[in-house]
Amino acid sequence: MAVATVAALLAALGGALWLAARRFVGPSVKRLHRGGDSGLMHGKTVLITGANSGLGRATAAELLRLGARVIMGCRDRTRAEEAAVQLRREICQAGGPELGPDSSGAGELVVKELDLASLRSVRSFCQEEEPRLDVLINNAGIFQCPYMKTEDGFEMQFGVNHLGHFLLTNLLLGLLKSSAPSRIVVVTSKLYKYGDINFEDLNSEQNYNKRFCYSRSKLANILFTRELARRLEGTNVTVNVLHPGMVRTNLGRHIHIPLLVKPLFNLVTWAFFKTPLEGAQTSIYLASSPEVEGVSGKYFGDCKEEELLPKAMDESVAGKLWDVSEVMVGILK
Ligand SMILES: NC(=O)c1ccc[n+]([C@@H]2O[C@H](COP(=O)([O-])OP(=O)(O)OC[C@H]3O[C@@H](n4cnc5c(N)ncnc54)[C@H](OP(=O)(O)O)[C@@H]3O)[C@@H](O)[C@H]2O)c1
Repeated sequence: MAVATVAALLAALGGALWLAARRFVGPSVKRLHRGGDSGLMHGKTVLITGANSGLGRATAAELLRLGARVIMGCRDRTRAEEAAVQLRREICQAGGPELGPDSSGAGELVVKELDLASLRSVRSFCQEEEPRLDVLINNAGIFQCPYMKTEDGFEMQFGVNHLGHFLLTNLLLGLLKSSAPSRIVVVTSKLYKYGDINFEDLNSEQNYNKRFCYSRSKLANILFTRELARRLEGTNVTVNVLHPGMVRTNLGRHIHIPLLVKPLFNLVTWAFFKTPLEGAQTSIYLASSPEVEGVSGKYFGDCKEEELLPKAMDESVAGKLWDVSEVMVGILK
């Protein structure tokens, strides 16, 4: 009995040490721009959707530190204001630029309401005049939620992750072109591999499968990026798409984890998942690095270009998805 207990304790200790070691040599990517280049984004305005939490928040913090004027496009003003107060405090404590509450100029942080589950909200957001927009980061996302519909009756994951951003980007294209050279950065997921664009049932009203629908919305992000890059050729506006890897954020809020399994789950995410700042590196890189000036239509992970599956490169599907999305969001030609 005593031998078994000691063996079990040693095994647990060994496991914990291995996980800890894995954590420190594991998923981190090189820390671009940290520790230098603090004026790199000076004079640039960046809009980040879903900037109050997770990857969006980490991206906002770093771009602010680099001197950008950051607009947080968030659906819940209270949560966004709280995040903004904390961000300002963190940047100040770290000796970064002074951040004003809500005015134009470098190093400013601005909160604006933007609910991607409402086309009305997207339209009214875009009506607010902005003098320029240098970088748009389509980051907000919803993951494997139960069947829900957006205000306009679309399946929630497709509606928020793809359609809301589709309309937002289209309405901001004029401003991005007049501010060129400018960039669009789209956050997708490696899970796009398990999705498919079924034009017969884009709204998933027949057989809702939350995993498939998330993957499909993320495949749509990539097809959208590639079609947009084609349409933007010669404009000096670039668009690229990235996967951040597995990151510890609030994304899994709709996933039920039994109480007994939770400690193990937390240990595994701590050991194997990136921190939000590590996960945000590719967004920050694509938004700010001179290395990617002029690069467009590419798929990135850990700040390097990666290959896509053929289904994400199918130009006819990308073109059809664009046309169908235009009709769904009511874009008039
Ligand atoms: N975490 C990962 O492992 C992982 C892996 C691959 C891809 N991604 C992608 O990374 C992106 C960021 O996710 P995250 O991991 O940082 O998760 P997160 O912490 O949950 O952040 C998601 C953000 O999206 C916002 N959002 C959700 N629905 C919205 C809506 N209708 N309108 C406007 N904003 C909305 C959320 O706002 P509220 O706070 O108000 O809900 C939140 O700010 C997503 O596109 C996700 O698919 C993440």
